[in-house]
Amino acid sequence: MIESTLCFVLEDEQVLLIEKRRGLGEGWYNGPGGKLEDGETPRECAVREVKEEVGLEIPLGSAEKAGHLTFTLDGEDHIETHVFRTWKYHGTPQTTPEAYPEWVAFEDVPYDRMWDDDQYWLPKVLEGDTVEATFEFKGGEPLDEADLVAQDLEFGIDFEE
Ligand SMILES: COc1nc(N)nc2c1ncn2[C@H]1C[C@H](O)[C@@H](COP(=O)(O)OP(=O)(O)OP(=O)(O)O)O1
Repeated sequence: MIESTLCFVLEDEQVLLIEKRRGLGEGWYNGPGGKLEDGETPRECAVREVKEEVGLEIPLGSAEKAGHLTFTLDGEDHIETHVFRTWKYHGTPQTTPEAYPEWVAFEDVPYDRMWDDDQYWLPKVLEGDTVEATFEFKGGEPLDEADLVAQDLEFGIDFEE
């Protein structure tokens, strides 16, 4: 299964989203994130991806685990995503070849321009909750053209780290 991360940078009831410029989910809004590289921990990956995609430095210890999502495609495990959030960063968000960054008020998050699963868990993660969830997609690759057909979510998870 592919292992990946998302990292949501928060400030004053706003979240830093990206409009993805290439790859999986191109054209949609998401948090910065991507696939783990060899030898990397999920937290290290989250911090690296924020730097690569929007140019912000995140102190490693400040990235708090907020979720673990498993996505299945046509009945097979496909991708798992470790979700982090942080209130600490250095720098100013930059446009990069991968992403257009944008600060968005929590109440204005554009769920109609995001992955279908996000509406079920991201509002709670922005509020400070934690989540473990599985989302079932059907329709073959690529995943961003498949349909979300079922979900199973549990909130208030204690991620021991
Ligand atoms: C299926 O539902 C998903 N929902 C959300 N919110 N995010 C998802 C979903 N499926 C995948 N993702 C995220 C998880 C990762 O952050 C990215 C994967 O993006 P990509 O394949 O572009 O990963 P990179 O490592 O950045 O790509 P390169 O290897 O090309 O650099 O999508």
